[in-house]
Amino acid sequence: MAHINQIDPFDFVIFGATGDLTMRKLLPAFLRRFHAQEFTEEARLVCVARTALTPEKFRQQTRNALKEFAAETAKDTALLDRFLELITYIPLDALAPDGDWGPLQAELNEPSRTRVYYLATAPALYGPICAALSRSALITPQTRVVLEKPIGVDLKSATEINDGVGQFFPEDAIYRIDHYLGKEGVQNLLALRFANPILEKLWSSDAIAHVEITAAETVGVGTRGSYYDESGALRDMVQNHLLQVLCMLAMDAPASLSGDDLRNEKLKVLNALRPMTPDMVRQNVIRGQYSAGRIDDQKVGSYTDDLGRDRASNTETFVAIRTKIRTARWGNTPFYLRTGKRMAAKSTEIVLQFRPQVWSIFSNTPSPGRLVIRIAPEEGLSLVLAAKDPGVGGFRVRNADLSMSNRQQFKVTYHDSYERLLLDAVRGNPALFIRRDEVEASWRWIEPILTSWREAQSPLEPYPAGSWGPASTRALLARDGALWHEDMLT
Ligand SMILES: NC(=O)C1=CN([C@@H]2O[C@H](COP(=O)(O)OP(=O)(O)OC[C@H]3O[C@@H](n4cnc5c(N)ncnc54)[C@H](OP(=O)(O)O)[C@@H]3O)[C@@H](O)[C@H]2O)C=CC1
Ligand SMILES: O=C1O[C@H](COP(=O)(O)O)[C@@H](O)[C@H](O)[C@H]1O
Repeated sequence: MAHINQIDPFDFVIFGATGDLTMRKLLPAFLRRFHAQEFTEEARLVCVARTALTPEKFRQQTRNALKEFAAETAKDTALLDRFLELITYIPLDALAPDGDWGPLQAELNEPSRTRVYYLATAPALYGPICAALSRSALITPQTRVVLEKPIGVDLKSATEINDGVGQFFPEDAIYRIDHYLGKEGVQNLLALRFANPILEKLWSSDAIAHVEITAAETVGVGTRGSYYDESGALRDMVQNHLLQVLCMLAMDAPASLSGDDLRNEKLKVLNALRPMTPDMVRQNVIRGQYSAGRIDDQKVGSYTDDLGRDRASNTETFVAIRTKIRTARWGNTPFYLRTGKRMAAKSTEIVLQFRPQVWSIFSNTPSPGRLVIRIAPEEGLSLVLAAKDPGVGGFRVRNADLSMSNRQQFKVTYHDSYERLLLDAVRGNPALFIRRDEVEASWRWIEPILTSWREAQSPLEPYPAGSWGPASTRALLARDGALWHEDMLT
């Protein structure tokens, strides 16, 4: 069991408290950390949204949400009651010129405490909320602000959001959240690489033929269709989560785990990504959209069906990209990024495919081996090696698998990546949050893809729900003589 340092009393203010994210992720994560005694009854959770609710009514809604989204912890009703006591609710339209910030000022009456504002609203509100906090003298030297994704839809809008918030908060008080960095499996990349010299020695183009980073989901767009249809898979998943995973995987060793050392190294990876020209986009990027199909033997509709409209959409629900990192370590290794909704399986994983032997003394040649780092649905590792095929009367080699499941090995499960990130923001540890220059470097790399798609009117390739994406996705690897992981298994 991990040792937990209890945090000093703090004030955590959530703007957007009646929303989906707060109810489904943030408050459940706080309940679990309260259960783990990471903080005490002296902490305060101040919840803000426009809807006119009494604190009692809001607590009732929260109780219902916790029973649904943190059922295993919420069944301890004494604990749940004590947790709900930490919560208060303030109705406030953060954009209204005549909005009354007095109740929030009255609530936040201990300026020496650590104070965190978590902006779980549409990003257009980030600048105005920070301006209003400043006008209302609610920003103390101990205050931090957490920004949810998306930070913009392109470089210009990201810069505007960053400027808007940056007028009122110094960069070291701005915590841009990317929940993939809160995942144990993603953080484990640091341990795996920098605590195991045996692996770090292999971590380059010398030994690694290609790298796959996959975030496949079986779910469709659900209730978030109006957001998603404006966003698409490239902005929703690649610009942030997949590029962050790529950075953690490909960066050089940081001097320490401090926020800036880590983020300086990640930034170098983003800046070293081969820029995309329109021709390269045509050859190296696939955009798809799911049509009707079957998942787990259930019929599911197309993306248009899920949006509930009759007119077709031009938004991609799948993207696959082949790219290179222009560094001495990685220059000769293609990196394939892939994400999509309504795919064959929920699977977030990284595959490092090792290079083949230059000469073999055996009569048969199994696959050259690979390291698979599983992030979801279960965290774990699997190292595929060659071994003697047991038996007499000949000598053949075949692949064998060394596997580790985190759950079995460590006997502990963290339910959600928000658990770590929320409390890191309170502790003032920015290492797992995104710095402004990283966001902007990501957009700088993504934007030519978006522009090229728009200008060349790149077609959307359909893929049946329940598949691994459009047929051309295989060809992306075949060009390098490679196969996606699932094709190696069949
Ligand atoms: N939901 C998710 O899974 C994820 C969400 N995000 C991001 O988190 C943010 C919130 O998402 P989500 O919870 O889904 O959105 P919702 O639309 O469910 O919630 C938005 C919240 O903002 C509040 N709000 C809107 N306008 C104002 C205002 N003028 N003043 C005060 N409060 C206001 C709404 O409450 P009311 O109407 O009562 O004012 C509501 O509580 C978005 O930026 C989203 O992109 C990121 C990753 C995942
Ligand atoms: O940020 C987002 O992530 C989820 C996928 O997260 P995961 O932790 O389940 O892998 C995705 O469904 C959503 O569209 C996106 O906004």
